[in-house]
Amino acid sequence: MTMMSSIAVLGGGAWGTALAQTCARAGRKVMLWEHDAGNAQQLANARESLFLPGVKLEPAIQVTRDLAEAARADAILLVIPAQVLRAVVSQLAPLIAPRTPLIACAKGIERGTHRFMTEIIAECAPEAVPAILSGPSFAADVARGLPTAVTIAATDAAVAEALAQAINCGSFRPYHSTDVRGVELGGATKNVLAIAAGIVEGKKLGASALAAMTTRGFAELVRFGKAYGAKTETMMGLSGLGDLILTCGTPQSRNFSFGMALGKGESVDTASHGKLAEGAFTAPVLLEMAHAKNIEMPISEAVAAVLAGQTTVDAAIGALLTRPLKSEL
Ligand SMILES: NC(=O)C1=CN([C@@H]2O[C@H](COP(=O)(O)OP(=O)(O)OC[C@H]3O[C@@H](n4cnc5c(N)ncnc54)[C@H](O)[C@@H]3O)[C@@H](O)[C@H]2O)C=CC1
Ligand SMILES: O=C(CO)COP(=O)(O)O
Repeated sequence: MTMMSSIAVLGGGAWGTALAQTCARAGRKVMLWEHDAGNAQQLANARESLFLPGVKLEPAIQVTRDLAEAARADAILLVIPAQVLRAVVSQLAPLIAPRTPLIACAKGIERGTHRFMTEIIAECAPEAVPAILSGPSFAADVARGLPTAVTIAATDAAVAEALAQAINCGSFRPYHSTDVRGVELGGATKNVLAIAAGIVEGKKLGASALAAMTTRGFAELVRFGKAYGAKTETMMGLSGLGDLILTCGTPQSRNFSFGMALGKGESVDTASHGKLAEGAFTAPVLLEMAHAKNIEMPISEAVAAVLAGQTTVDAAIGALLTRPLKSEL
């Protein structure tokens, strides 16, 4: 693997900005591409993202709206919502050099197709090397340089290791892995479970209920993961259990705070307060995929039903509590 001296980050939202900062601190030349004109202007002029106010871009970050310019980087981080990944990778594909690593940083599964993030990359940019970055990491923490550990996975161990080296900046510590499916599946699933945890908090059901929800949620993540090819060790690691613990425990998570608002009685339409809650997009597709393989996921099912307006929060909680008693394992 060649030395990665330049990195492009596609998406100057909260996470893209934080990752651009990290890459700059790691000594890379960074190109930050933003599609939204207003945010691109803010990034270029005020050196700040509208999605992460108060964080000044490192001097080594160059802002661009020219995808062809970004495409010349040695590796490209895709930091845009899961449901728009296909469109962006399709535009990017003809512009990149063969074997350019494209690292998905979104946590979701594509609606309609049931495709995981790296599957979309493989379909839309067959000459690229797909990879995934995931793990417990709030953009605001990473941008402030607080200690954070994530996982980067690629099917080729040398690629995963080279990518981890390229973006390691001391406080931001990427572990490497070849379990691509395990890493991408954990991040997508935990977002749905974080909504459930937020509902528990919003309804003031107590710390015991929150621990029960998180733990039984993890059991769902593991069942889903085993059926879709994830390694158990990965699900027990940073991108699975680690990220579940993070996002099921604090309103700093947008998925958790979306659930909290639902628990407090806000409507599905307003509960996100204009912020991205990926779990809301993933919930229905997660359920379709669970049904396709007969996987029991009652918590995720309850979240999907609440979001679809098929049940109320109270009825969903009642239904979960009155399920027949069963063996824990
Ligand atoms: N914010 C965080 O702490 C973390 C977020 N993530 C994941 O990263 C992904 C992005 O999240 P954030 O950056 O936080 O979201 P955000 O809402 O802050 O930013 C979204 C970015 O995507 C861009 N975008 C939206 N629609 C687009 C389109 N059609 N074409 C091109 N670009 C488009 C926006 O302009 C913006 O740059 C999500 O999947 C999220 O789960 C992962 C780890 C941490
Ligand atoms: O994935 C995240 C932290 O690891 C960010 O969580 P939210 O998208 O719920 O804010």
